[in-house]
Amino acid sequence: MAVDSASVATDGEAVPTSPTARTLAYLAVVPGWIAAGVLTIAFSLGVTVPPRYRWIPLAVSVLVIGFPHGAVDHLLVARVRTGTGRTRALTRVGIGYAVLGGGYALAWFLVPRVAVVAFLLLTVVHWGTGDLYPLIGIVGVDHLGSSTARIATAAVRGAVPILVPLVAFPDRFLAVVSLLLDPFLETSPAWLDALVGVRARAAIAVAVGVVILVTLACGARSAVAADSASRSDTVTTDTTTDAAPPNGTTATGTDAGSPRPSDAIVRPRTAVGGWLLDASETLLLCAFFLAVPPVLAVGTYFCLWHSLRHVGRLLALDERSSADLAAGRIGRPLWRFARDAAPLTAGGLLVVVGLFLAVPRRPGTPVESIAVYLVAIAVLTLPHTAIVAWADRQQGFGW
Ligand SMILES: CC1=C(/C=C/C(C)=C/C=C/C(C)=C/C=O)C(C)(C)CCC1
Ligand SMILES: [Fe+2]
Repeated sequence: MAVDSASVATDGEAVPTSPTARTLAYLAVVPGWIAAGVLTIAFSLGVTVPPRYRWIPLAVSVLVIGFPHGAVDHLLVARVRTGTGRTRALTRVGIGYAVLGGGYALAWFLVPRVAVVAFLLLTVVHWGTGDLYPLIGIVGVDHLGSSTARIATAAVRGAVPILVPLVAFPDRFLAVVSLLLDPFLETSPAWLDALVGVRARAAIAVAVGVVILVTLACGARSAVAADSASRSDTVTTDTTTDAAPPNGTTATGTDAGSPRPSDAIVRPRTAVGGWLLDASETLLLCAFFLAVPPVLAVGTYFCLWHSLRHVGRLLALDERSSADLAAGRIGRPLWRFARDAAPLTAGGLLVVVGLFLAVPRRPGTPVESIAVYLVAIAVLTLPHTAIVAWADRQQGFGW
């Protein structure tokens, strides 16, 4: 597989080798497909889950995969920039968390309405860009070479988990946003009702639909162009087509004229195959968030889609784990992750407890407590997003 220098971490490859990618796909990508697929089918067939049980995935995420996936940001930094020692990385990451997280925490107390909207936007950005690495690095798609394609795909992947629930389940969306504001405000703001009104929802539905269609159509065009360039066995220098990587920074790519081996479910043989995988995931996510009640859907997505994919990325960057993965072993890498994430997961829990004690209106029920936990996630997600964005740029998965 060709990986040019701009896409390679300081030491080692940004894109995992084929055997590693195959195990990574089973570990980090397939569970999300299964969870989303099974829940979509179950709820489409009329299965119901009592409202309070829908919070289970979010509650579980405190200790399993979800919350811990951000607790290893210092290792991400140290592994992406191999010259940086763990202690130095920890200090830098600690300062970033204190400044950005501290500032944003203050915003929740001072301007909670602004903070909650910022959280939704931040989630769109973070979850959206979070899907670029797995698509390019693990699945190995070829149609996301240009920054326009990456921005559009990130926008689609980020918008679906937040805006589809808003369109499909406005009352529940409203209830959760109010729950997030409850610890800080007496009454929820009136504009929230306007946001979930029929007109706003119709406009959002149309906008999301159009962006998805245009993004997928442009991706298809790039994929077809990449495949025909590959078939014609000539190196294309035509910068007017999206198939040509921008500034030579694509992190993936089928070398013109050298068809690469396919690896079962990953590294599709053709660019069109990669696009099909991307499009199928996008449609699966749309169906999932349309069919499954939002609290259950968002919690499941957070653990088994977003966070698991990020854990996979971290494992691929670790030499020992990557060797284990290449040999088809997943137990030891996962155990290493659990051990690495434990100390700062505990540290993050102190933030949750601190918020609990500091909010003006103390939560009284388990669900209200989970809402405070979500605010803590918001606070920690701002520095986490900044660090992951930095890693994306370093590794060549940025926009
Ligand atoms: C729970 C929930 C919502 C919001 C969840 C958010 C915004 C979660 C963000 C988590 C992050 C950013 C985790 C870190 O990666 C909605 C969509 C308002 C409505 C439905 C239920
Ligand atoms: Fe994340």
